[in-house]
Amino acid sequence: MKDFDYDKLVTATDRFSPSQLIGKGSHGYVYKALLHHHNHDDKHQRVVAIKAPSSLSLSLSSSSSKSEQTKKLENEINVMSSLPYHPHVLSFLGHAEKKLMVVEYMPNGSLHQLLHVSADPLPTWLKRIEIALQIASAVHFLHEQGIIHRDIKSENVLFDSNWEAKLADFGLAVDLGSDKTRPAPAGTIGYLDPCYTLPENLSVKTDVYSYGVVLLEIVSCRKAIDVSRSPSSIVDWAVPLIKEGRIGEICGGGGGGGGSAVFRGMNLRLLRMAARCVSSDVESRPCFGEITAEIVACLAEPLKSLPLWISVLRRVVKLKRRKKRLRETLTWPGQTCRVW
Ligand SMILES: Nc1ncnc2c1ncn2[C@@H]1O[C@H](COP(=O)(O)OP(=O)(O)OP(=O)(O)O)[C@@H](O)[C@H]1O
Repeated sequence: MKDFDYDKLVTATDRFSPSQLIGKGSHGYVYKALLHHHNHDDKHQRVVAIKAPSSLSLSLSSSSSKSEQTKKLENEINVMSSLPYHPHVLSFLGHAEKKLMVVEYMPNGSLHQLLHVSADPLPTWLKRIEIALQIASAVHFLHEQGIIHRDIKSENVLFDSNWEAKLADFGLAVDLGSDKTRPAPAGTIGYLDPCYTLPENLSVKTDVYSYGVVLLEIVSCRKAIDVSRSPSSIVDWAVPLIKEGRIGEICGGGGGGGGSAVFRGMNLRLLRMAARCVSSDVESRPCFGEITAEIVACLAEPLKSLPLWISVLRRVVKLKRRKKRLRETLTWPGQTCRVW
């Protein structure tokens, strides 16, 4: 981790120029910037993302009083700087005076954009399940470090240049080890665990609920809350369908091959697990160790039907050969014979 010079970062964002702005959240603005650094005789350049509290971006002063947004960013810096590297957690590069945060730049947008906004075709079904596994492994890692994210949602899953998913936005994260008092419940409507109504109710299972909503979103391509539909909540819509075994209605609409019979066994397992994640019985929700293991098992599920497909294919080839031989036996010069 690096301590950056405040003024250099402001200059790198072109003094928080709108032309450098790549995203606005509820508490921060994110800018794209090119950082130059010198290592002996070598000059390096790196494209990074710089997050600033929106109040700071507007005032351009490093000495403004601590707003709620600044506190949130400070919390994000404290949590991210304490984390070891993980391939599916956004990499923290440093900060300036705990008022500006430098992280790796993610050029391919968010999971929310990919599922609900982008005009590009959806990724294949298996790639979508791989994304679900990458997010689960990131949250599993956070929980092992004693961190609860509290804001898992598709907007907070970003893609790097290789389309690898990374979990971002640690503004609401709680470090169970160092934060002795539990903060007031917070999160995003649609993803927020309905059982998390009191500070002391916070647990790893709070993240499990939000993850369950993201999993349903990945599988169905439906938004967590969609007021144009009834029921508007993805949980209220999907859970009864899963209980009735009507999984084709959930997976079929999203494209990418999810409705295919080859994936039926896998989808059934995945959706049953998603239903457990969003269960109102907090104790029965799986933990992330179980979730990652189950997704790995689900990914192997289509291979189970491979021997069946191979034997069907062999039969078809045999039948075709037999038909050809029969045709040759029954055909003589100037005459054709139809076998079937
Ligand atoms: N490292 C990054 N690379 C590219 N874009 C990013 C990066 N970090 C954030 N963004 C973009 O900026 C937007 C706002 O970022 P972020 O979600 O971290 O802000 P926030 O204020 O914490 O949001 P929230 O309202 O969820 O609390 C994101 O939706 C994303 O599109």
